[in-house]
Amino acid sequence: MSEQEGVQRPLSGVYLNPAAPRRAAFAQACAGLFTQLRLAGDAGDAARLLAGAPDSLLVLDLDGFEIGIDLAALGELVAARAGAPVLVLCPYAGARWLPALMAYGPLSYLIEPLAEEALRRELGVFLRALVPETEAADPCALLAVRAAAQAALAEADAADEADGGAGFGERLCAALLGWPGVCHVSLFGTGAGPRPRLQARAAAPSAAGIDLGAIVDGSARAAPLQHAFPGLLAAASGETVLLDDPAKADVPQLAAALRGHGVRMVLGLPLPGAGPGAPRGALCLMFGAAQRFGRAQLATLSDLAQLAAFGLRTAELARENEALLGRVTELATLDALTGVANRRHGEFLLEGEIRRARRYRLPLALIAFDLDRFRNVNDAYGHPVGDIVLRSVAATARALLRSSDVLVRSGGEDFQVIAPHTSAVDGLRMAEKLRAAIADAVIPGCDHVTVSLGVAQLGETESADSLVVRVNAALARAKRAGRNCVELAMQ
Ligand SMILES: Nc1nc2c(ncn2[C@@H]2O[C@H](COP(=O)(O)OP(=O)(O)OP(=O)(O)O)[C@@H](O)[C@H]2O)c(=O)[nH]1
Repeated sequence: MSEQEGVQRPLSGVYLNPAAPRRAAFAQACAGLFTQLRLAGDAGDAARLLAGAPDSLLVLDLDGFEIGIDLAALGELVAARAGAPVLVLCPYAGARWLPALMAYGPLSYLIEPLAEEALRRELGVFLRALVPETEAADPCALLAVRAAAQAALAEADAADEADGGAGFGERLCAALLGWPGVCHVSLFGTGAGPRPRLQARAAAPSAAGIDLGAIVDGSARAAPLQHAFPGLLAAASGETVLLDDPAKADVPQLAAALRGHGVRMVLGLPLPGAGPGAPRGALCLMFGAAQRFGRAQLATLSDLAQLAAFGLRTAELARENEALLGRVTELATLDALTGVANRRHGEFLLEGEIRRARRYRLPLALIAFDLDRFRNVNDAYGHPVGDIVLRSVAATARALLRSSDVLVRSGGEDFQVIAPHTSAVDGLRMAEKLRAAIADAVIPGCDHVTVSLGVAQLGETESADSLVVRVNAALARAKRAGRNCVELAMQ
């Protein structure tokens, strides 16, 4: 039979692992697959053995290398192979070593743990095919994913969540759904709290029913699977986690939940933290079929994780900026005591309403009112009660006004109402309603108070200053007329 018919060609092998019992176990399980199998305990041993048999398959088993792994020494071994076959056995929580080793030369890999039987089977399949791992994924598809992810990043600082649009996380997840074979994408971030939270997700129809809440949210009791879920493991440890078979997580419930939705492989990619030892979350990609990544794919995935971290931070900054800007605007435009527009902002708004009234040929009324004998209130009850009175009067007036009207505190106990689309007659009605409501209002700790009011309608060519002078003159007449009444301004 020929090789094309699937018969393994005779091949010697060099197996490298630091633990003697593990070397012995490998030899017992797989020696029969090789014409000759030699065992090495470190990179130097392996290099010597390979020098004598350069065509051998190098099996680099990374299990047990966790502490103090010398990637450079292992990488030199890979580089020295000059294209001869290399198979890396990689623990699923050590997948970040793969791109590092791939930088030295081509290699294939299997994700651990593999039971003896499965290891023999997978190794047999590998030896029959024996081609170095190719850059399997379609480069156009990867480019498209990158471009979509970059477009999501470009809009990360847009304040779109407020107006109902998808946020950066949703856009990024949707972009990554374009990665070949991906059926579900989720993004976890630590945000303000210590534990990573699900920030966004996107799913193909086949995986839309995956209940991530049941897997990852809530208390450990409510979600017993969270310690095994690659997305959360990656976020918590800062390590790439690649489960090429859900069963390898050794949590039957998780494996069943994923398999039930057609998930065969899960990749957890940590997002680089803002500082050392500060993971900020993870991207979690679920695949409908197990697949091998080449150097280009792993490099692209790592770029995408960087981009996700950057985008999350940008979106966070945009939200913080917006909140700060809102606060600054509030401080600059609102009166601290009553919460209505302050005098300066009132002047600005009046100018705007005058321009608008002119452009659309609509009437505009200005009402000015002032508390009657407020000095007596302060004297009788004290300033703090006086403040309560001012707040109460503002609240009573605001409750009566339309949303298009603007209430302004124009001085200590002086207020104005800018009333667009309102004639002198309507303004008089409004003023009378204000007067009656304020006179009737019950104010805790104080007697009833009254206000005097002036009303003016904007003249055809009149300026804001002139309108204010006229309305104040009307208010002064109301005071002279005995207070608690309304006067219309002269033209
Ligand atoms: N409690 C309090 N009082 C204020 C505030 N701003 C101004 N006032 C008081 O408002 C009073 C205004 O007094 P006046 O201008 O004599 O007017 P009035 O006593 O209301 O008399 P008429 O307006 O003529 O009816 C003064 O006692 C000010 O101290 C404030 O923010 N809080």
